[in-house]
Amino acid sequence: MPDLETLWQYICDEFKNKLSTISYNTWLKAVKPIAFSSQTLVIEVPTALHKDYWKANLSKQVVSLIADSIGQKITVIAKLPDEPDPLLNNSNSSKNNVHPRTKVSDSRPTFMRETKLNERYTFDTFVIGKGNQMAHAAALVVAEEPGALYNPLFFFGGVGLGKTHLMHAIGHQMLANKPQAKVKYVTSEAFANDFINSIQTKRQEEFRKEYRSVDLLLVDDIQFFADKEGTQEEFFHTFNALYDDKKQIVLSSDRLPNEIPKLQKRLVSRFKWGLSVDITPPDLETRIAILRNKADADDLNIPDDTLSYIAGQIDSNIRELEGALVRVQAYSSMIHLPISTSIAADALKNLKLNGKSNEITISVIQDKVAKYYHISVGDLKGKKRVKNIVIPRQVAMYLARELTDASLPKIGHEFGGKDHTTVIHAHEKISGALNSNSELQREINDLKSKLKK
Ligand SMILES: Nc1ncnc2c1ncn2[C@@H]1O[C@H](COP(=O)(O)OP(=O)(O)OP(=O)(O)O)[C@@H](O)[C@H]1O
Repeated sequence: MPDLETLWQYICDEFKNKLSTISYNTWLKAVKPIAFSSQTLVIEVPTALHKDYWKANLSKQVVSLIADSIGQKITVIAKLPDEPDPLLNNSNSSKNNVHPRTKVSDSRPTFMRETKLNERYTFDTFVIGKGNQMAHAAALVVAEEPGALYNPLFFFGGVGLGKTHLMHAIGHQMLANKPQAKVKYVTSEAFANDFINSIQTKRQEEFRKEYRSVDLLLVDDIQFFADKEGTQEEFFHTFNALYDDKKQIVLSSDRLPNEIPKLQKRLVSRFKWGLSVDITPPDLETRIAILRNKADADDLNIPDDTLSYIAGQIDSNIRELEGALVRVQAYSSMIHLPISTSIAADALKNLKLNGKSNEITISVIQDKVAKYYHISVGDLKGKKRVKNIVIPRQVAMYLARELTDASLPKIGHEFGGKDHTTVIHAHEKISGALNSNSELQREINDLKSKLKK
């Protein structure tokens, strides 16, 4: 009887030959083998969609693989991370985490047809994190098996979180698998314009032929169908024709179909036939990974702590996150200094000040920080080098840089005439420590919220 590790390695080796790299990375690498007893293999999968996919497809294949090789019929159970291990009380089970989750990294974008797919938006450049893992897996399923499992696939979620990127990635992947496939990507507005033009130019037949002969139709931002009665009517027929033909349809919106105002009920119900999957904002780790990828792609040399700093500033929109990196890069080349946390802080200062209270001044910060750490403002401005004063002083300088638009010399001046390099040092010290020191994170957050009240 093989042990868990040997068994899993064997399964992985077999699937490596059977699946494309990207599918292998998504369905096998993202899985942790948990336990193996005489009859049961338990694996942990990251999302409900992985669980479904294993149940519907991969479990059977593993069962027959094992039956062929060791002549034993086993059951495969896929569980989610928060579900209990069904074999937990079974003393025969062996536990091991063989494969850590890794991101998909090896799909090849294909050449561009007249489909207007953005070359940069591939599975290869898409960073997988908690908020988009299920959407990514669903995207891969429809790219590999269009029209079969999730039709339509409906992505919803906030602005700039990767819906368009995933739609293009599906198109690229489908063309990589099947270069003759007809892939069409449009925004809902482009669909509406094409439709209206076709009426004006009396070329409706052509319009219908164009839209109803595709293998994959990707329609972005369908919330803009609201209010467009005629377009909705036409789209309804396009949808039906493609669906009946088992062609894949992928839609995106900033909200669920039933929350889109003035969307016809029959469209809402059709959009719910397949799978709706949301994308939520990325956590800090994912944001750092996205920035790291982008910096590497652009050949930028940026220290890790600077990337974490930038990722810490923008937490809900990846387009803005990328914009922040561009801004930092532009600023550093403008002043001819290499990118550092301090340069990033300067470059992003105005950005961060947007929407923040103007009443936060250096003296208000000093007052709050002194009270918070039970020391005097005089100590903050003074020269004492004891730890219980040095750290609050650095925290206060850090907050002064973060929350006010005062220049470095001005901050130095307000802290008892210190040099601007002392302020830079304090800022770098605190932003570096914030990455690993959760106590300090809590204190800074507390202070920030007190200051913004
Ligand atoms: N997981 C990710 N990995 C790498 N880049 C990402 C990821 N998610 C989003 N991006 C990038 O962020 C930018 C915005 O993404 P995208 O345009 O796909 O967002 P969206 O959800 O379609 O937004 P909107 O609602 O405004 O249409 C793009 O440049 C995209 O490449």
